[in-house]
Amino acid sequence: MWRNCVRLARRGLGRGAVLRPDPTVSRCGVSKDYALPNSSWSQGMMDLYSRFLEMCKDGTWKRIPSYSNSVDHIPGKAFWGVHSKYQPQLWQTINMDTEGVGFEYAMFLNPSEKRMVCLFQPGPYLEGPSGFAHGGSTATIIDSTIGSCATFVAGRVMTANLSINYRNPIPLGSVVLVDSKVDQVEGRKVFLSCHVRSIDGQTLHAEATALFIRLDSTKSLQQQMSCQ
Ligand SMILES: CCCCCCCCCCCCCC(=O)SCCNC(=O)CCNC(=O)[C@H](O)C(C)(C)COP(=O)(O)OP(=O)(O)OC[C@H]1O[C@@H](n2cnc3c(N)ncnc32)[C@H](O)[C@@H]1OP(=O)(O)O
Repeated sequence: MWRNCVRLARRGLGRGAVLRPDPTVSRCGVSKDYALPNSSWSQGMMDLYSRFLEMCKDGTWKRIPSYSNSVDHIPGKAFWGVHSKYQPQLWQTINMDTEGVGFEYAMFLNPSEKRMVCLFQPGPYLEGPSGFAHGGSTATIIDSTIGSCATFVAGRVMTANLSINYRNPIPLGSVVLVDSKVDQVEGRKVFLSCHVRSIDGQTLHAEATALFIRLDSTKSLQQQMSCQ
């Protein structure tokens, strides 16, 4: 499957299908959960996923689905505003309809530790240096994981600052663990940190710190954006 994905990507086939959002899926509220095992997942990804599912059984961890309903897992969800033009599903831009070519991932939340982990297997469309993930795709998965963690703690937030140190390149098709936690909350500011490691823990691929700001609850997101 992995080889097929690489071949498909190199030939540029299926690109339209991958990048075009499916109007019948998340945008009209019909939920497709992309963060579930599929045939592109490597054995390492499957094993790690099973390990986390096992840890969900006693309620310590919670699997977070990819679709917009994931917002149901956060406190104060009404804060998003049901009629807002900016529904949370519009944030789910990392999902692709062709399995294995882009972001293959699954997120798990540990509410008591205020920690969100993401199992991440980058596909060939995310290539930067030959054979390795583009730094921007690493930033995207870090921002999404850390952002979901901040959302869980503070509700509607936006990234104000994200600082990443890239330590070792991530081979395409490998599996890494993106591990983020909330370090501090000061009023509307949420400070977080994150490490990206290989699944055996031996390789540190990246480390990051971030500041998220909880949006002003008295303003709609449109107002918040237009007055910048
Ligand atoms: C459970 C899981 C569910 C998952 C659900 C889906 C989750 C999906 C997750 C996806 C995740 C993807 C996420 C994305 O991709 S979000 C997309 C990328 N981010 C943006 O585009 C944000 C653009 N910026 C803004 O909109 C505004 O600047 C924000 C909203 C951030 C703040 O504007 P606002 O008008 O509200 O606030 P303020 O200016 O009064 O400042 C307030 C305080 O903050 C301090 N400050 C501000 N900026 C910075 C800075 N850069 N460094 C240090 N400090 C900063 C400031 O000094 C002040 O401090 P103080 O003076 O009070 O001490």
